[in-house]
Amino acid sequence: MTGFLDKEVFGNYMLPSAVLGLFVILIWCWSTKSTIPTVNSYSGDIALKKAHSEFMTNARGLIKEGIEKFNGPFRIITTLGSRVILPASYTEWLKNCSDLDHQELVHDEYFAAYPGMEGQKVVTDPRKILIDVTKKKLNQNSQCELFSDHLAEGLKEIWMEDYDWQAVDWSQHVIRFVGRMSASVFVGPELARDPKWQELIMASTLNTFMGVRSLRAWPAFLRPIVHWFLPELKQCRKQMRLARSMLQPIFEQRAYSKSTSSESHKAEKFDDTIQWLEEVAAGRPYDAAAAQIAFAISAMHTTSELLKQALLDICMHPELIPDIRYEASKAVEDSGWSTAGVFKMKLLDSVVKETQRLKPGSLVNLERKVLRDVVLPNGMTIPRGTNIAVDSSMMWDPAIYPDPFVYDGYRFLRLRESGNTGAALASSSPEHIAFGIGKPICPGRFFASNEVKIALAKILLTYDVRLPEGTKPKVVEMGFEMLSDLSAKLEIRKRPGL
Ligand code: HEM
Repeated sequence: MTGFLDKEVFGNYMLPSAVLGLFVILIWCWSTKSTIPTVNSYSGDIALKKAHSEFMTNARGLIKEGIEKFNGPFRIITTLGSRVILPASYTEWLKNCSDLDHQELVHDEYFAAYPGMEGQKVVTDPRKILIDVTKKKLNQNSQCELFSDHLAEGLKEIWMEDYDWQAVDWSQHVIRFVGRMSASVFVGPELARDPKWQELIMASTLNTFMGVRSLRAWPAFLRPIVHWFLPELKQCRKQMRLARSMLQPIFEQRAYSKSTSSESHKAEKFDDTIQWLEEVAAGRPYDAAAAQIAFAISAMHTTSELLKQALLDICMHPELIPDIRYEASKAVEDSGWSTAGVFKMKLLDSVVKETQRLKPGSLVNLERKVLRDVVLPNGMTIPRGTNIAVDSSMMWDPAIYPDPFVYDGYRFLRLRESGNTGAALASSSPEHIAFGIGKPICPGRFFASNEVKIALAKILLTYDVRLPEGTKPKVVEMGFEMLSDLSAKLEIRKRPGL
């Protein structure tokens, strides 16, 4: 009897309700999806081969087409699924919208849940231990001195002291310089000088980015299996193990020193992120070795890309060099290699910001995951779970920056002198979003700005630098990524009289 009733109830009520429900969901999905048009959707392109190929080779063209055609938000099919691109004018709205999250997007798109990617797991940890350390501790005078000392050692070792012109592999060397300077603050001077550690952080940063790229090339449903076999991911896991084995003795030695310290014999105090992570964590468990990989992957690629392109731009505009040298030598003479000294290098600040304007890391920025359905200023709804980003083209808008594609090293210096507070390198504004904006604005921007400026000042004060004759470095675009010339070379010589 009960079974019969169940069947009757099912047939008469539940089945039609389920069908109706499904119909409503389909209509809803169709309507929400269809309100945001897609730029690179082509008839017959069922496997999305053409869409992906267009995205990888012509993302700039797709963004331009989307803006011109739709005059509002649009979708681009990327190798990571579809991404809603908001016009630059939506930056303020995005900055103030609390239903968007950066960490969740990074967690998914940089595969933080996969073994070997524990660094990303630390960066996206909702407790924000690493982010708090970066915000609160990474901007001290002593760090400028460390940058200066460690770069001086690196230059002596890698570029040597030849007074004759010699060719150097800038693409490779810049990573070594940045690795060394950053590590002096992340893990302390001793490990920063260890060639094995230097090698490890360079290789693990590279493998992490390559691993992310190669995983993205696989369909989502296969990634949980293929990651075990991809060479880059295998390397990431191996390098994570190596990092743990190299750091463990240091952790143990510090813990021992702390446990045996007494009133008369204080434990040694360290000024590095190993120490600060412990202070900020305040007893909460965290993965201290993965945090070091996290610092390396947050800092290395971004900072070396900026330093690399900035010096290439200066070499393409050598008329700037005497003024930069004059300003830097005066700043160091007055204030030493300190935050005050770096602050005084305002032309250099402007030069680097101009580089970053013309070549930010990406054609889009402010990447966020939508946590709850949100209504855009134009009335469109973006469903929960959608990944969005803002088009970076405000950086090349002639209404904001006259002659936007002309490199002008003095541009931001003039703006700064006219009272524009957003014109300093480490500042962010809706007109220049290379360090992001809003809650997840890059917490490492002061650290990175100091590091890049110190490196440029020191290089230009110590060496003559030029491009090899007949070469003109080219920015490479791959999907949304903007990369400086992959094989950029320089010619250098120690400055006479030094
Ligand atoms: C030139 C160098 C750098 C550039 C261009 C850069 C750029 C960015 C950008 C665009 C974001 C996302 C912001 C947003 O979406 O609003 C970000 C976030 C972040 N950056 Fe940087 N960054 C640089 C250097 C660094 C350094 C040196 C560190 C650490 C020492 C660092 C740590 C982080 C962290 C932890 C986040 C995540 C913040 C969060 O989720 O709340 N970055 N960075």
